[in-house]
Amino acid sequence: MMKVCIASDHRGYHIKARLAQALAQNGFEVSDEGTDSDEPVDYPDYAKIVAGKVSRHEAERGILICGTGIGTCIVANKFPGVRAASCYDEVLVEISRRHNNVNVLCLPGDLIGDRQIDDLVLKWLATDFDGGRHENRLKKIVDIENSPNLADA
Ligand SMILES: O=C[C@H](O)[C@H](O)[C@H](O)COP(=O)(O)O
Repeated sequence: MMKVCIASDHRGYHIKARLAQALAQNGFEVSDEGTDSDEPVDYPDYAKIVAGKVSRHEAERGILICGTGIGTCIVANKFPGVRAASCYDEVLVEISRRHNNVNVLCLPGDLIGDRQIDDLVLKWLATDFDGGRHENRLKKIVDIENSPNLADA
């Protein structure tokens, strides 16, 4: 059973609550990391929980929902081993997995509807990394992460 952790800010709260249930019903082991209402919160507080779990291999995949998918993506990509992408259509979702082995999906709750979100998430969860020529590129990302001085990377 794939472990998926999910969180949102206030703009993604309703989508996140519904999506967490739908994923559990589809056989995923889901941990819902909040937020727990549509009261305004700060997206870094929730993005860091999900990105931390993926970075520590406590979850295989993370899903974050804010208004645009941008702020959560900025936060998540600061965590070692996290490859986060903000995606809003089926092509981006598919390529994010096949080429970039994206492990945290950041969705724009303000811009796409419930049904589209479900389709995008299920496609993203079901799509494998192609490997091959893309492996070496991901290794280079790890090298950059591990550079003591990024300016020299
Ligand atoms: O990238 C950031 C997200 O889209 C946030 O959901 C958004 O900035 C929150 O805005 P507001 O405080 O106006 O609800």
